[in-house]
Amino acid sequence: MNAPLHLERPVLATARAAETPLIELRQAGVCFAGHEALQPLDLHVHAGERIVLLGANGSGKTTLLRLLHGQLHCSSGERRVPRDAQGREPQQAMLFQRPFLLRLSVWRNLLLALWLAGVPRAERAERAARALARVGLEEHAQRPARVLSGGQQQRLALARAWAVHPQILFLDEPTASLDPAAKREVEALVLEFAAEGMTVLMSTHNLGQAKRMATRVIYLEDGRLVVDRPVERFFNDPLPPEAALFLKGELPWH
Ligand SMILES: Nc1ncnc2c1ncn2[C@@H]1O[C@H](COP(=O)(O)OP(=O)(O)OP(=O)(O)O)[C@@H](O)[C@H]1O
Repeated sequence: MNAPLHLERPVLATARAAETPLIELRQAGVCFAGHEALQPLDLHVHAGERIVLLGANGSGKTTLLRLLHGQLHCSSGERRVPRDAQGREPQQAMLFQRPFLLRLSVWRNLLLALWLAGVPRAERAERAARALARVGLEEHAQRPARVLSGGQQQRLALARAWAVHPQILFLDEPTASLDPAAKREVEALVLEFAAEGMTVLMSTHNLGQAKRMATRVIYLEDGRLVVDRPVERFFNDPLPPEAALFLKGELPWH
């Protein structure tokens, strides 16, 4: 009989055993009014990983992202995050399928985010300008944020996240409503951020995107962690039947 697949560990596990994880879940589960959205699971997130969450609608991807981010509390178990000398968690940012942008200019949306993150006033304009340049939106600074195209809005959301220098970036289906070109632009930016050292956790329904973006893939079904593997092994090795069926159903991927 096969060992339960959710107990598999990524290849780097041995090398990383001594590393302190950025986020650790210990038998952490989430219930909403008696409904078990996420069954208790153990998970370590290490610096530099790009973890992609896969699973059907309602499988628990968003719930897991929000739990890791600290937006949701565990109903059982615990979430541990090492804090710095000031008792702060690592800086984190989260992006959603549809960016939440205020009825302000692109520029003011950025400044507001920097203010909320506690960035001193004297630094805000320079950081905002660098962030806009980073995502190629300099020329749109004075336009109302909400009139930008979907792809531009998501790039603005990325600029807003990048500007506060997060150590961990969470993305919940960030390209689900974008056309292929805009999707590739967002993917390229996220990969650039990751190459600079940002740890990335992302949910998607797009298997091609998981292949392009992930170092590690987690597959969820009905709130249960079924597979947790390095990306090569996820796509090349035999999967448990439910995960194999999911992959088959999602083909062909783009
Ligand atoms: N705030 C909430 N209150 C009650 N139930 C919730 C809440 N958020 C999520 N759920 C339920 O928890 C389960 C997991 O939802 P979740 O949004 O995490 O799934 P998902 O994999 O992200 O789905 P999708 O791919 O559709 O975004 C679902 O049954 C959902 O209805």
